[in-house]
Amino acid sequence: MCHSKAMTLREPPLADGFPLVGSAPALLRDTEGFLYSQYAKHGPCFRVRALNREFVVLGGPAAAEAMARNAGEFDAWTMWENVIREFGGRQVLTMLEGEAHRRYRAAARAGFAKTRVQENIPLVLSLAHEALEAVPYGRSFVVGEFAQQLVADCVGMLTLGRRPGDSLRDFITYWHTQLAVNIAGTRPTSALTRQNYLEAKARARAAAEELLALDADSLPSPYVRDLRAFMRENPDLLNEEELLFMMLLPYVAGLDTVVNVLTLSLYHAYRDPQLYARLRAEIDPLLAEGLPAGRLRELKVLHALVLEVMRYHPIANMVTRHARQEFEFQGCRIRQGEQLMMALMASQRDPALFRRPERFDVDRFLAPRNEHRQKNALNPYGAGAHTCLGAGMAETLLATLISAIVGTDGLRLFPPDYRMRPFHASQLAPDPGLRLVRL
Ligand code: HEM
Repeated sequence: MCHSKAMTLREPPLADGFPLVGSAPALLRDTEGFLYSQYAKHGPCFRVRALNREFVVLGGPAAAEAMARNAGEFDAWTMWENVIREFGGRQVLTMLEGEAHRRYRAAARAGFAKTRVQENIPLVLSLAHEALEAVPYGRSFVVGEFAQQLVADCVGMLTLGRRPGDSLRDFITYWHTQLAVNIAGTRPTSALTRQNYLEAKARARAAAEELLALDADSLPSPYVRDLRAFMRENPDLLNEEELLFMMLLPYVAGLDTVVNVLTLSLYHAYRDPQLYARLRAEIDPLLAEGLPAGRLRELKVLHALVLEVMRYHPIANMVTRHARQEFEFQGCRIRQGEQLMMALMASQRDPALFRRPERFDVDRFLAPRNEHRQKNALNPYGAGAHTCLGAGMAETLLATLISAIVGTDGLRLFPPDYRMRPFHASQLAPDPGLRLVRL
């Protein structure tokens, strides 16, 4: 940094808070609401103190640009380090940068591709129908649980070539404990020594070992085969332990995220009769033809619904990074060693980008408004080198599953006037009181 520039840089302003506890109460009450308000007040860069934690928020379109430009100023290494060390490995795709990351990512790409869904729509439809048939008529069911089982079956089949079966529960115990301890910091490390955690982790690993014992060429997805080939050529980047973790990665990255978007999309579809009718009008003719992959793009209202769900209820685009060196962001000095929160979602309630942002309104993402076409206004899948590798898969899977479910007659919210409690990304799952019934 040149001397004159160093002189003009300012320190990130401090977000609203109280002495001692800082912004902790506001963050706990409503993380997203707090970030929106501080972004509106301070702009794209501000410092947050919360009890004994301190971090700098880089938010909105400027943060997306910084992520796209990042040449090593910040990375996700420390965010993932404890997770992979506890598992037994050294590193994993999500924490690498530069050339090593590019090569690793290329090896995982085909297993997470959109074409995995496009080529398997009959399979996804049959999994959805199997799940719906298991729902007894007249008895209500929890949408989140239904979605979790269905999405796990789909993600498992599409990426790994296997359904998770009983190991799904073990994976969820393993991963949600890891998230709470090592990523969100909401539980103490002692949670990782508890008997039920250790047993669940051992069973999740055993399921991954079983999968790896199969002949990779016999599996319907290229994921295991491609990663094995990558491991042979790059033992410095991927070893057997890390390969085991990579068998869990599709669920780590693709389960809670898709479950949340699916659950919230169903809630909005069933609570608004006009929206439901518009969805049925475009879904029904395509379902009658078996949902041809080439015609999914005709589901414009459905696509707008998914985008609006991710704008209105940010799911995953609030990610942690660590400053490897000092750098400048929007006139602010970011010091080496600083913990960063890349809050891409911070602009999602900005009235300069989204008209009447407090309203849930799918039409904002349809012609003529097309509010998502503004550069970096909406980045639900992240930005830069680590942008979601499964974004195409997620979109196509969501289109197929929402079509299958909404296109099934007789499903209703239960009770019909149920209003969901606000969803926060830190909750892992939407309101467990959200139920549907099949009449
Ligand atoms: C609506 C659903 C989804 C959302 C909102 C979402 C969101 C994200 C976001 C924000 C990131 C960036 C994280 C960061 O920069 O630290 C990410 C990364 C990633 N996602 Fe997704 N995701 C979704 C579904 C999926 C699915 C279905 C898969 C695969 C089965 C997947 C695989 C990945 C992988 C492998 C990465 C890491 C990429 C890398 O580090 O290079 N995601 N996702």
